[in-house]
Amino acid sequence: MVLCALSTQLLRSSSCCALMARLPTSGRRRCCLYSSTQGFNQEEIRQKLRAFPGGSVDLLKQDSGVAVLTVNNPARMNAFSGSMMVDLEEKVSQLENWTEGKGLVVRGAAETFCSGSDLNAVRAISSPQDGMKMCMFMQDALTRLLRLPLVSVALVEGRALGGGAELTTACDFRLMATGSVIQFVHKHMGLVPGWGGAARLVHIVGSQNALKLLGGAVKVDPERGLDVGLADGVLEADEDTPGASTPVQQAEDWLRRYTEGPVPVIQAVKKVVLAGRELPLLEALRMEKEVFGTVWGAPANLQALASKSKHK
Ligand SMILES: CCC(=O)SCCNC(=O)CCNC(=O)[C@H](O)C(C)(C)COP(=O)(O)OP(=O)(O)OC[C@H]1O[C@@H](n2cnc3c(N)ncnc32)[C@H](O)[C@@H]1OP(=O)(O)O
Repeated sequence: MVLCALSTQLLRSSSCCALMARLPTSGRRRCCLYSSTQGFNQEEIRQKLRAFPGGSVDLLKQDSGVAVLTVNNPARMNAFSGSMMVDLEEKVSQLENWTEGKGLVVRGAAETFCSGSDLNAVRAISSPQDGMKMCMFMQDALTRLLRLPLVSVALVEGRALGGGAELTTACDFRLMATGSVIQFVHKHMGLVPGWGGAARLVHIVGSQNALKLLGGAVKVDPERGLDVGLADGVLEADEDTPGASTPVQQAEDWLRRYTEGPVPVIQAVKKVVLAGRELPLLEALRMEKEVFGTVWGAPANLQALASKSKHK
């Protein structure tokens, strides 16, 4: 059962076997959203993107089971250079194979999130063919980011613009720091989202709100974010208190309520939610059964039964 071949069928109805392959399981080969029939040759695109260097995407995997992914290009407000797109895809691959993972914080360096794609690279690859290739590459990387069997949160400090706003939608949750802004500025650039951000935004805030946010290129501050359902929480600035926790620590604390517990159970929770989010009902139910089978009678379940726990 090879995930790669089957995931090209993403939008089609398929057998139970294919459904299993659609959702990520640790240790499986990584997949591509597109195939060569759609003109997608991942290695060729990687080489093209590497021609636009600068910055990095850094991954810190911690013993707690929570990793921190940092978009790191402060000189350009953490804009994505071509090599950073390749970095991102490689880090997603590493996370797909992280058997001990439970959670992920996605953030930007130097107190700002990400200002989208590097406009210098965009100018240089403005041919429609190359634009489409970059679009497919980023859709693939961000779809796989959202499908990781980890509970993920985007920690938004400063600005998340354009592709940066799209990146926030590839996480399960969004936490906005005081003073931060998420803005789909694409319209002002004569564009629409192309990294999957529009499709994900509709899932998160509904089509009415998505139309308002994209059509008006609205600046979403934390208050508005909570109001439309784009933000799941707000981090208060706490610089004046000595020993106050950093925004990353605050995000990890916030995430803990969802990542506390045994790895197989946390990963199973994410998988059943993902199935419900992405699959038609009958297929989602089958997937839920498969995942249920992996936790029923497993050590965490047996331990809970033996301890006669009460849920007061
Ligand atoms: C997928 C589609 C896309 O993502 S299209 C890209 C959408 N993003 C944008 O259009 C962002 C354009 N940038 C801005 O609006 C401003 O730079 C923002 C981010 C608001 C910051 O403003 P401000 O605080 O005044 O700083 P600044 O403009 O001096 O920027 C500092 C340096 O960073 C650079 N920078 C910023 N964003 C980008 C970007 N997306 N690509 C390339 N470089 C970027 C600026 O050019 C500036 O560089 P320099 O110091 O002048 O060399």
